Amino acid sequence: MAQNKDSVAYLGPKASYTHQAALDRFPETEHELVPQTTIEDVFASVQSGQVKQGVVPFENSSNGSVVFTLDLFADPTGKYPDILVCGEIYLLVHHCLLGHAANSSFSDKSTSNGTATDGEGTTSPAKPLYDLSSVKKLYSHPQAWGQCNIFLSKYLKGIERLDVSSTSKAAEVVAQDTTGASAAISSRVAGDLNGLEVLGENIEDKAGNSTRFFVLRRKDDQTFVAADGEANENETRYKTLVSFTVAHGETGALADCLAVFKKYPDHFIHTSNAKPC
Ligand SMILES: O=C(O)C(=O)C[C@]1(C(=O)O)C=C[C@@H](O)C=C1
Repeated sequence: MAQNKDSVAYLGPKASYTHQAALDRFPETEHELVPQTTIEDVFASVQSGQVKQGVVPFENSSNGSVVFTLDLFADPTGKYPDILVCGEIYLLVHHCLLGHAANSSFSDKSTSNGTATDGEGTTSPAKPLYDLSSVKKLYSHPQAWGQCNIFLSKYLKGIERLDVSSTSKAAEVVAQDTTGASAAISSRVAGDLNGLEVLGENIEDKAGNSTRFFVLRRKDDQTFVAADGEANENETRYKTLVSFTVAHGETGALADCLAVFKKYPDHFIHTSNAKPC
C-alpha cells in the first residue's frame, strides 16, 4: 500500500469510471493512484491514513444514489468517524457492452448507432454492433444495470446478471472467458485495457448520463486544515455535506431538522455562490 502523502485511493481496478474521475482531479504526474477492491476499502484506507485522499461514486443522474456509499457515510458502527468530504467530481458516463466477438457475426453497422434523443433526453436504445445470441451471462456493477435498462430489456432480456465490485472488474472477469458467453457493461477504456470488443456502444438510457463522485480525506489532516483556515480568512465559500439521523418514531422529525435552514437564512448561502471544495 502506498505511503506517499499524495496517494489517492479509488474504486478499482484500473479503468473503472471512478479511476477516470480520479485521474481528472489527480493527475498521475503529481499523485499516486491506488486501486481498491470495494468502496468500503476506499473509506478504510482514508480513515487509517494509508492514503491521503479517496474517490468514491456518490450519485448518478439517471439511477440516483449509490447506496453502498450512502451506507458508509451513515456509518452505523462508527468505523469511519474521521472521514470528511472535501471535493466533488462529475463524469459523463458512456457505457459499452464488452465481450469476445470472435464467434459472432457483425450486425449491420450502418444502423448501429442509437444516439438519437427524445425531448426528455432519453436515448433511444443503441443497437448491438454484433450478434449477441452467444451471450449467456452479463457482468457489471449494480449501479450500471439501472442506467442501461432500455438496451438490456430489448437485446438481452432474461440473460443472467452477475454483480461485481466495479465495471472495470466486470471487464476483467469477461476477458477470462474467451467463449463469447460472457459480456460486461463497462467503459471503452476498460475494453481496450482488457482486449475486449465493443459489442454495443452508448448503451445508457439517457443522453448526458453522468455520475457525481466525492473526494474524501481525514478531517484532522493538518495540510488541509491549514489550507481551510487560509481559505476562510479570504471568505471562500464551500459546499457542505451534512449527515444526520432523526428519531424515526417522531412524526415530523425530519421536517423539524430541515426547518433550521428556514429559521437561519443568513447562515446559509445559495449553492450557486458556493465553491465546490
Ligand atoms: O467506477 C465504476 O466503474 C463503478 O463500477 C462504480 C459506478 C457507481 O457506483 O456509480 C461508477 C459510475 C457508474 O455510475 C457506474 C458504476
